[in-house]
Amino acid sequence: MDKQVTQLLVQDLHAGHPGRPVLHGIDLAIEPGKVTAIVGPNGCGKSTLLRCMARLHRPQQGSIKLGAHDLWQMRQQQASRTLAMLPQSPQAPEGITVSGLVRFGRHPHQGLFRQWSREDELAVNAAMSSTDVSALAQRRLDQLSGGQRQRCWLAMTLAQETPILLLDEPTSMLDLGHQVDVLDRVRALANGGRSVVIVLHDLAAAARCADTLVAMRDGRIVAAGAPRDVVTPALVRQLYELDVDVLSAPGDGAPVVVPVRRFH
Ligand SMILES: Nc1ncnc2c1ncn2[C@@H]1O[C@H](COP(=O)(O)OP(=O)(O)OP(=O)(O)O)[C@@H](O)[C@H]1O
Repeated sequence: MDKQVTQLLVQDLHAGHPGRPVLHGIDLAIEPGKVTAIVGPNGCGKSTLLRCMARLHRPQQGSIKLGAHDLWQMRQQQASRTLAMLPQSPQAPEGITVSGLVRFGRHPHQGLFRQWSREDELAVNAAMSSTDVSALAQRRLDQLSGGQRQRCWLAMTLAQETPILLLDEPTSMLDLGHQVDVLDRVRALANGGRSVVIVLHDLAAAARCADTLVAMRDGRIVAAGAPRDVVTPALVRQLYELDVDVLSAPGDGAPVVVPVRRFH
């Protein structure tokens, strides 16, 4: 599959859990070279949508296409060379070291006739360096802080070097400096031609890094477009039942949401 021109197209997607419908007809085009940020209240279906796009959750209706291919018809190895997902609460084998975890990201590139190579080593080192975990390489994952662990999982996802990245709240445990680093990295990956879908709760961060901001509520997309057009007090009220002012950030003019004080 062409690494640079893979569009991910979601059409009329319905998905859920037994007795609990979650997604009700999602249409979304994920374009190469763009960051798509998904926002919305807890439980609205953001992770379910990402999991469907990563082939971790089978939809009940609708289609997901990767270029001309149906995602669910693809061979597993081809899919994992194309899409990498960072889930919200990933699970690791007990006692694994950081470098052991990040090396897992190279599994889709291994095969009967393709053993560990210099290219794999370079990808692992680059992923660890860009997430600032190189100094932790020999530490056990289960002995790290929450934010350090989250950066290690991100390194594993980046080491996969896929044209499409699906990141579910990759900055939720990070300090401000590392949050900005990760979102800058996301921007750089998109500028280099990758497609990045990122779920974020921080609207200002989402607005700053995304080309397209997708707002979800109750399993439906209620708004999508350039962050400056989408982030309005009316939208924030619709999503979170919250009154806010929307200001322009000094510098790039990205929308910044400030809750209106309820008590004085
Ligand atoms: N394994 C499961 N079994 C049953 N219901 C589930 C399961 N996982 C999620 N749900 C339900 O599906 C709905 C959507 O969950 P999802 O995780 O997609 O929401 P989300 O928008 O990512 O939320 P958050 O912002 O809290 O991460 C929720 O009502 C949730 O309770």
